[in-house]
Amino acid sequence: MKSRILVVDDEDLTREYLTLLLDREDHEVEAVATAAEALEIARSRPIHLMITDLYMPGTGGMDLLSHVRAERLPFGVIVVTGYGDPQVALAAMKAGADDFVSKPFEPDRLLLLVERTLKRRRLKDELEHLRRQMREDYSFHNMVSKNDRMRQVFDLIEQVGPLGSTVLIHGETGTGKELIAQAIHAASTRREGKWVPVNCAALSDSLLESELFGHEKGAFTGADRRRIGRFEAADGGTLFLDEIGDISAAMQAKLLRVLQSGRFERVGGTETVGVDVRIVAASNRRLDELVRQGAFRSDLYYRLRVVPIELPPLRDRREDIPLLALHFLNKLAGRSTPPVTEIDPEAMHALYSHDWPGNIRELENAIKAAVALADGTMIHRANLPPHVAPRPDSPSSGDRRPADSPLDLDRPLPDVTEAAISQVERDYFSELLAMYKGNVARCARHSGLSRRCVTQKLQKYGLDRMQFKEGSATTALED
Ligand SMILES: Nc1ncnc2c1ncn2[C@@H]1O[C@H](COP(=O)(O)OP(=O)(O)OP(=O)(O)O)[C@@H](O)[C@H]1O
Repeated sequence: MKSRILVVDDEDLTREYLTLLLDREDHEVEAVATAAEALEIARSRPIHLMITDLYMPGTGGMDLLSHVRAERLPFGVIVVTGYGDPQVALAAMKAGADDFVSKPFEPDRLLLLVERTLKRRRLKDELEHLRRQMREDYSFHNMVSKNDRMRQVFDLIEQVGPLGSTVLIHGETGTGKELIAQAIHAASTRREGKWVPVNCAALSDSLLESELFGHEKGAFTGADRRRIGRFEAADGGTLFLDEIGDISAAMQAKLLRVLQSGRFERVGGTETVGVDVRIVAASNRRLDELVRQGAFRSDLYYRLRVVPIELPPLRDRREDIPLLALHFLNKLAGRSTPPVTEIDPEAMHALYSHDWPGNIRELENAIKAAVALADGTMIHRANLPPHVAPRPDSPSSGDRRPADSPLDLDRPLPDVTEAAISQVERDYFSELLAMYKGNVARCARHSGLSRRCVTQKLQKYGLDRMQFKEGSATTALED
C-alpha cells in the first residue's frame, strides 16, 4: 500500500520539489500552502506522514504540530527548520514531532527520515493494536498477560477466589506475587473486608510475633498499651504473608496452630482470640525444597498449599514483554509532556532480548528510567539502562572481552580515550557512508571535514565506500 504524505509549505518551489521527490519514491503526495488547509485534510482523510515548514504566514508549523498532537491525529510529523536552528528543532521534537530536517536539506537525508518515520508509525499502529488487545483481552485486576500459563493462573483465581481457600504462591522476585494475592482478595467475597500484607522476612522473630498476633499492655518493655496484630486487623478479610519461607521454626509452629484452629493469644496475654481470615502466602524460595532440607515444617506446608500457584519468570513468557512495557508506559503517561507513548523497534528488541533476573519489577524500573530520559514521545535504545541495552562498546555488550573495550580501567587514560574516539569515529563514518551510499563528497560536507581528511579516516578504519555503494539508486548524484 502506498503511503500518503501531506506536504505543508508556503513556498511554491519547495512544495513542487518535495512532491516530485516523494512521488519518485512511490508515495502519494498532497501539498498545501497553509496550516489551515493541512488541518482540514488531516481531519478528513487518512494520511501517514506530514512534512511541514515551521515558518509560514498565518498559523506556523509549530501551531499546526500542536493541533495535530492535541487532536491525537495518528500520523508522523517531520518539521523543516531553518539552517542552524537547533533550539527550534528541539522545541518541535518536544512538542511531538517525530523528526526534523534543516533547510537546505539533502534529498537523501530527507528520504531517509521519511522512511524512518513511516516505519515508526507502522510500529505505532501495531502498538496501538496491542494496546486495544490489552484493554479488551489481556487485562486482569491491574495485571496484563497473554501467556498461557498466566492466563491459567487468572482462570484459577476466578475459580478459587470466592472459595476462601488458603493459597500458596511461588515465583521469583518481581514476578507479581503480591499483585496475584491482591487479585485473589478482589475476586473473593471478602473484598469489602481488609487486605493486610505482612513481609515476614523484614522482621525479627519477636517483632513478627507481636506484629501478627498483637500484644497486651506490659507484654514487653515499651508495650504501654494493648495493640491488636495483623490477624485481628484482617478479620473478615485477607492476610498476605509474603516471604513465608523465611520464618523461623518457632514461628512456623505458631502459624500452624492459627491455621488449624483460627485461634491464638496476643503476646503476653492469656485470652484466646478467634478470627476469620483468609491466608494467602508467597515465597520466592521453593517451600518443597525447604521441606526436603528439613528447614520448613511439612504439615504447615500442606496447610498453606491448598491451592498452589506457580508464577513463571518473565524470561519464560517473553511474549508479555511488549505488553507489559506498554502497560507501564500507560501508567506513566501523565509524568511527561508530551507523554512518552512509543518504543522504537531497536529498544523493543533490547527489551525482548534481556533476561530480566528481576522480572517484571526490573522491567517496570527500566521503563521508568527510559521515560525520564526520553526526548520526545518515543523511547529509544539509548534511553534504556545499559545493563538492559548494552552500548555497542560497553564491557557488558556481546562477548567482547573487557580488556578490548575503551573503558578498560587497566590502561592509561590517553589510550582509553583514543580507543573511545576511534570507536565513535568508525561508527560515525560507517553511518554516514550508509546514509550517503558511499558518496565521499557528501560525507565530507555533512561532517564538516575536507574530502581528503574523510578519505584518510575511511582508510584508517578500514571502511570501504564501495561496499556502501552497492544497490545505490542515486547514481546520477555520485561524485
Ligand atoms: N502481570 C502484571 N501486569 C502488570 N504489572 C505487573 C504484573 N506483575 C507484576 N507487576 C508489577 O511488577 C511489580 C512487582 O510485582 P510484585 O510486587 O507483585 O512482585 P513480587 O513477586 O511480589 O515481588 P517480591 O518477590 O520482590 O516481593 C509491581 O510494581 C507490580 O505492579
